[in-house]
Amino acid sequence: MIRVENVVKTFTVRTRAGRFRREKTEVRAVDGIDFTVRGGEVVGYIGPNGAGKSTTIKMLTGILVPSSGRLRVAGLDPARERTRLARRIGVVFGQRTTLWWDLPLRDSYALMRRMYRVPRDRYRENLDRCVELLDLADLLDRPVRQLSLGQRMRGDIAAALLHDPRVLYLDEPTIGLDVVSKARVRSFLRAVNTEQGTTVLLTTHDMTDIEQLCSRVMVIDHGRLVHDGDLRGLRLGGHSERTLVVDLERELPPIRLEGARTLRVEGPRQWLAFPATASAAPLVAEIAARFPLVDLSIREPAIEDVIARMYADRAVG
Ligand SMILES: Nc1ncnc2c1ncn2[C@@H]1O[C@H](COP(=O)(O)OP(=O)(O)OP(=O)(O)O)[C@@H](O)[C@H]1O
Repeated sequence: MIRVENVVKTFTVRTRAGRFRREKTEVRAVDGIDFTVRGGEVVGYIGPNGAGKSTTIKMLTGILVPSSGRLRVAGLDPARERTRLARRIGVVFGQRTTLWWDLPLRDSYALMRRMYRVPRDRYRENLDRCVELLDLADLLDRPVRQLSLGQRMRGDIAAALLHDPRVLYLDEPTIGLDVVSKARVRSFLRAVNTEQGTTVLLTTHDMTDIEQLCSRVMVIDHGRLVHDGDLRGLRLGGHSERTLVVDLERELPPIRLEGARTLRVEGPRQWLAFPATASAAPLVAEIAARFPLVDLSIREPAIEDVIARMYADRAVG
């Protein structure tokens, strides 16, 4: 559904060099990326600020033309066939709205139906479904400017789906939403994906979005893809660690073991970190043999910590 081959996007920026002189410098926002997304996949596209995510999405919608490389989305070349592509994709930018500010939601949707030439029955069906699942019934007659952020976002997501797009790009779809609205948006997106087979590319800084929605995650940094795989792979990669939580019969000095480091001691409980790629079995066996063990559990690294560590490592490297 999406194919990106060795795509580069550079911007020329003018910077001040001395009092009167200006110099041209080149920013490589996207620096040679390759990936393929199959129909029906939900893929997270994450990276630190300025990594090149929005630039990629803009190229995939045809708003920006790549400096070099090849792109195909739903069988089309985005930049050359932008109008045709618009009927096959839906876009939600969490920070901006695609709705008309002064019009009631209902009228924005009617205008979109005409723009995308959606058959009346299909439109009715899609709208009814969105209204039900996104709880929009009481909002349809209110102008967009009167809606809260969460209400507006739900309205925007519905707008992006009325024309049955094959691909949905979501840029921070849950930013600024409360926990209940976030949960509603996520469960709606899951339903759209499973019932309609819509392919989703999701950009977010919210790792819970990624954990709850994405089977695969791509990480971009300084314009290059640095990870493409499942979340488990991301947890295992780099220097991430798992934690062994050990309950002893009584308070003891910190446990010292090869291949683990003690993070914390609190009364009879101790926390030991060990590499996520290593097996816990030998550590557990050694603790059980040498210490008065009462209970033990293993904690996976929080995905936020893995990502934070990954970004930090790359910034230093
Ligand atoms: N129109 C432009 N002109 C010049 N430089 C640009 C332009 N658009 C983006 N850039 C630069 O390209 C790089 C990538 O920007 P991009 O907006 O794609 O990042 P991002 O990953 O979406 O970041 P964020 O998480 O902050 O939204 C940044 O260094 C940015 O300053």
